[in-house]
Amino acid sequence: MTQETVVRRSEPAPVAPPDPGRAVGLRVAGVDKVYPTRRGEVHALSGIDLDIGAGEFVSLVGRSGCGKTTLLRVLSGLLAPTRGTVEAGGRSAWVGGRRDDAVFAEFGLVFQEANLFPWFTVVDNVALPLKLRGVSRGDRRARAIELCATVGLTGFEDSYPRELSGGMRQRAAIARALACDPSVLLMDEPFGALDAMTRDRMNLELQQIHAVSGATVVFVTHSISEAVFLADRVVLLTPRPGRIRSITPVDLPRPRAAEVEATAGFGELVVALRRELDQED
Ligand SMILES: Nc1ncnc2c1ncn2[C@@H]1O[C@H](COP(=O)(O)OP(=O)(O)OP(=O)(O)O)[C@@H](O)[C@H]1O
Repeated sequence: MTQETVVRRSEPAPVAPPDPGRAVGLRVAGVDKVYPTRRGEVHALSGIDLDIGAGEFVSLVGRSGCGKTTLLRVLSGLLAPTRGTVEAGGRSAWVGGRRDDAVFAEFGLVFQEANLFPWFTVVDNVALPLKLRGVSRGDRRARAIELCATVGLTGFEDSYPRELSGGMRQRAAIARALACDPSVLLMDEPFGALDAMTRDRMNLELQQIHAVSGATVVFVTHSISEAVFLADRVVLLTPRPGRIRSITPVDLPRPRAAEVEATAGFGELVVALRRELDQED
């Protein structure tokens, strides 16, 4: 059995001011993605235009198959758009299907599966991106230990992934994504496989990590309430082809405690977004 390490709390602790110099904004213009398949073309994204501010937290929601993962993969440099451009901090990231690797090297990625190396300890997993960049052993261990503390894994630095719970493994994956001080953090359903209580706790912690790191975050989720809780804006995609249906600002004050979900303002946003989704039926 493993145990969660982070103290339960309903009030987020105060956070250090973010480093505004590091984050960059993203500009997506006219992005289409067409997958050629044996049964014809699948228009996964069509005419996506989206500006995301430096340090902003944007949630992507929508029905299964509406193109959330496709858009995130385009933003992370893993998938070339069929048409359109992506800029990060004013630099071209994707133009005409060509990518600038240097731009994407500054991004951190977190997926639904933690994808840790089972034969490495937590600290070695977290430090791996630093090792790949040639950071000295001592420096990368010190930084990885610091990041373990940021994500609530102090005391588990020398554990192996199999000795951690699902939530702890995701924390390690987030710490690894933060290792290179990313300007942009792209997260594809990072808490989708976790139980509801752990997920709530991870949402509180992610809010704090976002505030401390100052990174721009794009977060894919199936959960409307998770999207609203975390985001500055919620982008709702609609399928066949994947288009932006609406962009909803979330003006709830930060830091947000778990209790915000019981407020009228939160409830109204969730209901309005659910209604929009239902209209697609
Ligand atoms: N590699 C691929 N080849 C062909 N079609 C694909 C491929 N990947 C995704 N698609 C199609 O593109 C569309 C968008 O898929 P995508 O995975 O981006 O949606 P999603 O909103 O992330 O879905 P989910 O919420 O179920 O994860 C779907 O119709 C899907 O079938």
